[in-house]
Amino acid sequence: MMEDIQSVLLDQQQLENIVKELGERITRDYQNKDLLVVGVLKGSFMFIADLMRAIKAPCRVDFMAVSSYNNGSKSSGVVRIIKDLDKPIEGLDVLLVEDILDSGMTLSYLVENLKARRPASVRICTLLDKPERRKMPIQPDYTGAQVPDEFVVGYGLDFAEKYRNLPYVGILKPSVYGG
Ligand SMILES: O=P(O)(O)OC[C@H]1O[C@H](OP(=O)(O)OP(=O)(O)O)[C@H](O)[C@@H]1O
Ligand code: HPA
Ligand SMILES: [Mg+2]
Repeated sequence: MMEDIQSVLLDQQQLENIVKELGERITRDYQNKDLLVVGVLKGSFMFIADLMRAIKAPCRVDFMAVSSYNNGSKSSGVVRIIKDLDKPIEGLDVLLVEDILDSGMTLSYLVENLKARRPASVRICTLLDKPERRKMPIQPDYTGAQVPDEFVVGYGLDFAEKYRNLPYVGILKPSVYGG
């Protein structure tokens, strides 16, 4: 697997530091709130597992799974909910947790969808932000790191469902995805 990685962007120690710092900020900001951490599957699974342990405020967790329609071409902006939240979120302080904010299609849809359910607040925490590729006007409230316009994998992020188990974030060699 290592031979498909061009370079390591964030190693295990850097990821640990990022998660710790985000956890501290979230802990401070959500004192006396009713925090519901919502993970967007599948990419966020490893990040959210570590982030939850770094949040020292009372909180709950739930998950959503979504899929963008890809008719051969790129994401059309139409997002389908594959797995919805288990419970209503009215009055809760929702923190959406993503592995990466890229075009912004997925998160703009999710934020609008969740806001319609009347939560007390909705914020975004993303491990990675790739601002160069943004198509929708959306900004994360908490960002682990900004990444260049390259395809990144590992620590939950996949290419064709592979590489999610890498313990670091790396840039995938363009030859692997035919770039
Ligand atoms: O900002 P965007 O351009 O919408 O891209 C970001 C989204 O795309 C990826 O999910 P993907 O659809 O690959 O599903 P996965 O999490 O199961 O890998 C990633 O995990 C984000 O959810
Ligand atoms: O760079 C990326 N890597 C993996 N999944 C993604 N989804 C959007 N951008 C990316
Ligand atoms: Mg993916």
